[in-house]
Amino acid sequence: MSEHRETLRPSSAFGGESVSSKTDGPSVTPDKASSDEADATRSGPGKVAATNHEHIYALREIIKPSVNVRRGEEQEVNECAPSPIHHSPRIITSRVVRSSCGVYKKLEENTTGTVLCEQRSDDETIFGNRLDSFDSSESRAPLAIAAVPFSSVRKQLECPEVTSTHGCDRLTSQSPDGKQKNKKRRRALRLMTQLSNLIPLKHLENRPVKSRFRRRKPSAQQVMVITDDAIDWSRSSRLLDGLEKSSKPRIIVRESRTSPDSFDENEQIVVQNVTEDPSIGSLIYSEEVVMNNSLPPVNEIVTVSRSLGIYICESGLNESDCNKIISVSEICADMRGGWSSYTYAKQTLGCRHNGLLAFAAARPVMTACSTIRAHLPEVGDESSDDHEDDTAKRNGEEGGDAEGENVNEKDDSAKELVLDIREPHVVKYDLSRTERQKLELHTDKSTWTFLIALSEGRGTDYSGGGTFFQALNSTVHLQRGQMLIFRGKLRHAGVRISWGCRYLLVGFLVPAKNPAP
Ligand SMILES: O=C(O)CCC(=O)C(=O)O
Ligand SMILES: [Fe+2]
Repeated sequence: MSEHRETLRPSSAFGGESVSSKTDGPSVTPDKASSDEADATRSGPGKVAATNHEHIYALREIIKPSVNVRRGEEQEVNECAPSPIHHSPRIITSRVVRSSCGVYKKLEENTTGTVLCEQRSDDETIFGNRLDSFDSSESRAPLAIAAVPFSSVRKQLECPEVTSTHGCDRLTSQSPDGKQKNKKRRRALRLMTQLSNLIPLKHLENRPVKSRFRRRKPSAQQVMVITDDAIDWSRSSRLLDGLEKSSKPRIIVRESRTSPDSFDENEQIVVQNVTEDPSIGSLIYSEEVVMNNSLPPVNEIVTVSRSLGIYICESGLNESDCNKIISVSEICADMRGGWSSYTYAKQTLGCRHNGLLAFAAARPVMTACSTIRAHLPEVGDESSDDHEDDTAKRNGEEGGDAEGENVNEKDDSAKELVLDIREPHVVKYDLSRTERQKLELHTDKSTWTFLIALSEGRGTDYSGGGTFFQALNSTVHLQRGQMLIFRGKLRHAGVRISWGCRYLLVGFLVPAKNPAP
């Protein structure tokens, strides 16, 4: 992930850590406000004064505040019903933020969806009992590489003629020219035939796992194409071109004892002989696929700060999904001989260079892209109204930082936002080295950044952590599966973890280089 250094570079003020020699597009600000707010007893110029520092916890379940609850507001908190993600992927809110001084304040009234914000100054003191019971080996589900519904493949196979059936008409609808349509159709059918030679049709049928494996020749390698509904393959002619031109179909081959389309978390999966087409990740996350992405956006978005452009929503991932992505990341890291690091040791794994991870992360990433493309330009346009929260106002006036100004400016190309060519990637914080426990204050070279929490935090799988925003003077803590979306210009940091491992799925959205006509 060396390319990421251009996007995320430390400043020389980040004492002791080496700095990338690249000069284009420095995106990390020089004034270091500490990302160590967990151990922030210090204060002074450029540093975070712990006492003024707020924590915003986006919690799905209501945790009854234990101290300093004002009358009336306690009522409001307790009235909210818990809603674990497994049942209903909603964020619950009392629309109350408790600052570190124990003072509650209302979130913006215009919030859509719900979020409960609570301050916890020391995670372990509240959730410490969970620390003992945590076992990282248990928490990690065995590998399941994405869902393999084969739906788009199946649609094509079942629909040899171009009809209005979903999935078939789309293939050709983009081309006004009849010949072109036929050419594309033939190409698609050839591709599908090619694929069907590789994917025994029995995989497409809904048969119990056992009978399927009984049919398998002993020691025969199971060949499968791992795909996901997140990608509307049929709408991307470039994808089909790429597939057809390839001397071998772009497939991921793996040996597995599991069903391709159902995942039993208790089943141990041996991953061997994984061969990847290195360009698969780039195809999956190409501009074209992102722009034609058919996955619906998330419509309930919680506003943390309208003025700055900080939002939280669900990504649609549940605990098991998150664990799968973590597992795939670790497997990819093992295969590559470790996590790649930024110069300053941010541990990352690029989805584009790891085909398995590319597939595993496709759905949440495409959801994030749809959500940002569908909603945030609009939300951003509204943000010049007077709904600014006090903290934002205060910081905007005092700081005058580049990211504080112009954060609301209208971005005409917003509808054409796509993933940066190096994106998405997974970030891992662990305790192995001091510099791997945090990410210094920086800006991202993106219009919008999304971070999807793959870990739970609050002492469950890690303690500390969170995303600190300088202009908000707050650290935002997500629960597993939640997504934080913010403007890349905002100066932010990954706060030091004090225990465990913290994983994030991250993507930078930038204006498309080849906007759709
Ligand atoms: O750890 C975090 O919350 C921030 C991560 C981040 O800023 C990044 O990966 O660019
Ligand atoms: Fe960042």
